[in-house]
Amino acid sequence: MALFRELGMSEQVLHSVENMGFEEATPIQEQTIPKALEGKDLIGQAQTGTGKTAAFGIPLVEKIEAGAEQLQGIVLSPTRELAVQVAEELNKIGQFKGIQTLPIYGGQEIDRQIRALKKRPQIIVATPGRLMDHMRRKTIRLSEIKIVVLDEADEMLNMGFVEDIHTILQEVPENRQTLLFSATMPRSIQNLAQRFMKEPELISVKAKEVTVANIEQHYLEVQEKQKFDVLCRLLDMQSPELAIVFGRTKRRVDELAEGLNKRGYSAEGIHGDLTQSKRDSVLRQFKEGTIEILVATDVAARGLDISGVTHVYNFDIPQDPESYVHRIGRTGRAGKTGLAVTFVTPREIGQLRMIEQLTKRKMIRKPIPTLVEAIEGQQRITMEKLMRVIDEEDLSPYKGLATDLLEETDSVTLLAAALKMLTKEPDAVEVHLTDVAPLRSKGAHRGPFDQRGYRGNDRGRGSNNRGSGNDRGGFGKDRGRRDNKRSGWNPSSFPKE
Ligand SMILES: Nc1ncnc2c1ncn2[C@@H]1O[C@H](COP(=O)(O)OP(=O)(O)OP(=O)(O)O)[C@@H](O)[C@H]1O
Ligand SMILES: [Mg+2]
Repeated sequence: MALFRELGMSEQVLHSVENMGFEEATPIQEQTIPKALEGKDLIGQAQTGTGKTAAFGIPLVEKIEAGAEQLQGIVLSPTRELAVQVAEELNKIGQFKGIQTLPIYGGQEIDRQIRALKKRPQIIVATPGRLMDHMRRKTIRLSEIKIVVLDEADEMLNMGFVEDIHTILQEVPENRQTLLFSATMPRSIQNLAQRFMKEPELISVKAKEVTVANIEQHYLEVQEKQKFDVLCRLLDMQSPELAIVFGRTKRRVDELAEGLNKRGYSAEGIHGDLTQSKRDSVLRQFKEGTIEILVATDVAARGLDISGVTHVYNFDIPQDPESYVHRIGRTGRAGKTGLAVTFVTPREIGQLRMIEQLTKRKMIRKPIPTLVEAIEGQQRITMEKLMRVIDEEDLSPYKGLATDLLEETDSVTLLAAALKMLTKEPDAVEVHLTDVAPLRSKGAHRGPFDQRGYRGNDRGRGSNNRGSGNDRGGFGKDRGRRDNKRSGWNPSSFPKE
């Protein structure tokens, strides 16, 4: 991998990158930064967790004129949490050049954002809905924008967002530079992108597979009714450090989180119906490790960079193959290893094979764990904890008590009782989950579905989508107040070059 110094960066940004602990550039950074610095439009594709944020963030910051008052760069992001995360990374990259980046997203009081905008950030990272709110209020003007980035670009250009992107880009000067990045970039999206880019160069980091090699990918064939008990046994056996469990709908997420807590796991759900403050606190608790399991809908699948996520469980198999790539990419980041386990009911095997076709990687079929294996898993955890206490803790206050007890009971019985007390035994507390609708067959065209048979992204329009609505956009996508006079719009009306 190349050193950042060889990529033509300024001393200030080199200083920032060094400060961030980055020694060498990742392949996507090495291949895109020099070209982006030359001003080229780029479509960058690289596996999850391989540094795409800095790949666009470094040239973006380099292009910004420090000290200039006007807004010069925008990054568009599909979810609120991703907007916040990317803004944090851009502020780190811009810190020694004095470039300020502000996240703009729904769910945060707009007056607070208007006040923050008065401090003249040079870059904003925005979810489209709230950005369009500001555009209507004239609290954000895009007339001086020099560079636009679409992060998770294939998501930003699919049915749910593409109109908004069109509306936003109409306000941005034609002579802008445009960069698109994602771990997945279907051909249809690349074609669509051509319409609003200037001879973009596609830079796809050559990898044997679309997914990250060091993420082990397992699947279990289970009946719907077995899923919850099997999940608990896996958690007991694999004892993840931090785990993300993906469910297909908001209601599923709520029920799973509740059921896991009933069984003694520390879990919280996150999806598009929660208030922003609830989402922030759940994510914070997960990052701090206060909760060990984050139960999420698909919208939390993309981009979130949380170190320490060792396991991803697809409790419900994702609707589309691209979503699978992004979900499991929440583990195995920045070169670490990870384990992804997908539950498949017999009727969903076809969907699994479609995913394997996209990822060019066979998932390994694993047997359903037995109760004994689950108990053994928990016993192993107890032993490890016990040995750690012996190595690390001061036991003197307990030695007298131990001696007294040993006069009454033999040591094996005593220790067995202690082990039983300490071991979380698989709890058979009854947990009932509402069935989710079976996967739609591919290409089902009913109403506002795109070619993948997928309902146009849910806007998180609150609880009317609680049950069946797939929640891809509610988590962060905020429509703001859409002017509903807009006629139906199709991507082909992007300005032709
Ligand atoms: N050159 C580098 N050296 C070391 N770590 C890096 C480097 N570049 C990025 N990272 C770290 O790697 C992790 C993943 O980076 P990032 O979130 O940008 O990945 P990504 O490609 O955008 O992933 P996704 O497709 O999931 O959005 C982050 O913690 C980031 O700080
Ligand atoms: Mg990313």
